[in-house]
Amino acid sequence: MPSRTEFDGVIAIDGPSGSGKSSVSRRLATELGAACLDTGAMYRAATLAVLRSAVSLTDTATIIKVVEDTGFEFGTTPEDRYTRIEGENVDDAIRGPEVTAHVSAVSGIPEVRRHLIAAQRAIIADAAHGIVVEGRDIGEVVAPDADLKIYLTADPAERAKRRSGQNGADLAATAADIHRRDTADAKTTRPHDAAPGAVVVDTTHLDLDQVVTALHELLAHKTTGTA
Ligand SMILES: Nc1ncnc2c1ncn2[C@@H]1O[C@H](COP(=O)(O)OP(=O)(O)OP(=O)(O)O)[C@@H](O)[C@H]1O
Ligand SMILES: Nc1ccn([C@H]2C[C@H](O)[C@@H](COP(=O)(O)O)O2)c(=O)n1
Repeated sequence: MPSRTEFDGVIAIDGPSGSGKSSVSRRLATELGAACLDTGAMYRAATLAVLRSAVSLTDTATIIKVVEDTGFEFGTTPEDRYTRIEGENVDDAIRGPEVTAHVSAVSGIPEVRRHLIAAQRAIIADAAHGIVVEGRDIGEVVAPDADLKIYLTADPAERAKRRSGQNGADLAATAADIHRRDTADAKTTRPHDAAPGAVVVDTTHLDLDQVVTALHELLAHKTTGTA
């Protein structure tokens, strides 16, 4: 199993909403001494910047300009991840209902994606001690040559239960929201499909520790040829 000092590669973790990507990525990166990039936070930050600019959501040209002209910062230390817009920490705001309701529309604009994917690749290239990158299109588009590609999934009912346990929201409303977002995201990315070469990890009956252990084993198998 690679230790904190040995890993310097790229791990791509994709999957649908609420499958555990953020929790698993942060834990795995911490244990490997690697960086950790939440690309969903990047699309959410872009959406918040657009909503704050009060541009019409049908004015694609201006939306692109807002995203290109805004100063974003994304911290990649797993114990201290942050998202900033023009120096302001927006970690709470980007996870609020307004951003969640509009993020699929903004992330569906091809020029917005091009801009953020270029930023994601620059962050990956800068990671000196390895990086775990999570999102929807990492293994297929952003980092197709990643050392390990994971497709993390779980039954929709289990994902809704976890998410509603996290934020206290009504279970049925949470399930409907997850379904709505996965359906909207499927117009742009493939949240229901594993990238070519990705290992599918179904976490429905696994707790967080078991998932992280499974990923360490897959990484060990990839890097040494033994599980
Ligand atoms: N294997 C697991 N067992 C139990 N709970 C889990 C597991 N994995 C994640 N969780 C919990 O489920 C919730 C959602 O996880 P997380 O935010 O990591 O998902 P995500 O895939 O990043 O979601 P999104 O794409 O919507 O940001 C969190 O409360 C997390 O602690
Ligand atoms: N690589 C990515 C990551 C995220 N998105 C979009 C789709 C999601 O609805 C939204 C927020 O992501 P989350 O915080 O829920 O992981 O961002 C994408 O299109 N591509």
